[in-house]
Amino acid sequence: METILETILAEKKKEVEMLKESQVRKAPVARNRNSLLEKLENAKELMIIAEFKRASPSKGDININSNPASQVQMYVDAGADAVSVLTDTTFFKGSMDDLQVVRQSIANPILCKDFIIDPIQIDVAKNSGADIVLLIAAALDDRKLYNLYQYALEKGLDVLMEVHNEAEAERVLKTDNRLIGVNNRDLRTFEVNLDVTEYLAPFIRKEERFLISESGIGTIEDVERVVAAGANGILVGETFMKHQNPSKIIKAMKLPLSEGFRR
Ligand SMILES: O=P(O)(O)OC[C@@H](O)[C@@H](O)c1c[nH]c2ccccc12
Repeated sequence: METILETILAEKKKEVEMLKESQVRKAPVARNRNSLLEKLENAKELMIIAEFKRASPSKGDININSNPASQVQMYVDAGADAVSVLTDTTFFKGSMDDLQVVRQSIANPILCKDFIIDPIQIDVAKNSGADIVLLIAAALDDRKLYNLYQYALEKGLDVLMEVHNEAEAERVLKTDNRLIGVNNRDLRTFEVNLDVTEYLAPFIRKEERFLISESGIGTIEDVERVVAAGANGILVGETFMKHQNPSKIIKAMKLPLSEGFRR
């Protein structure tokens, strides 16, 4: 049976063909750097990347009519360091329009959260205001991962490389990219388990990369757990989209990092 990741990637191929026909303008090279990496280098506290996520294939509608401008303004006012915007439409009900609205609302680094398989999507992300793009190891072979990584760097973007298991971690650690996301959710089965961060953190931290623990983080206890494992940052969507008063919980999640885990 086809996994959800395979279904999504088949759809992305069609989208990319359409994008190529629509002649997207090439993204201009390097404008203002708005780098999460620079922030991470000096961070004494956990980095919080707060996600704008209307819906997902695993959870259905999460907060379908949320206003992107006010939602992300609230994230930033509460102390979020960066914002992630789910731009996939078919499965997550987001859009590049959402990303553009978010860009107009805040100055913080913005991650374009999508399933990137072709450079043209990086052009679109950059033109829409992204500072960081996601590259998912499970969706790309080594050559594609490397080529897309180089392309994003040439465009002046940071890259978050996402892994879910040891084999994927080994693959991304062969590149010199410093920003590694550990997805606690298996994109093939939707199973979420914070053990994944605990298991993969030593490999990533040993190589002196920054670790962002992604998905399934709901409580302060969860945050304490991934911080103890060695996370430099967290990426949280559903919890912040659903919460009555996300400001309070965002503030509470901004834990100090112990000396040994900073870099
Ligand atoms: O809503 P959550 O469980 O806090 O998860 C956020 C984020 O990690 C998740 O949206 C995500 C992580 N990697 C992805 C790749 C594609 C789509 C979505 C994702």
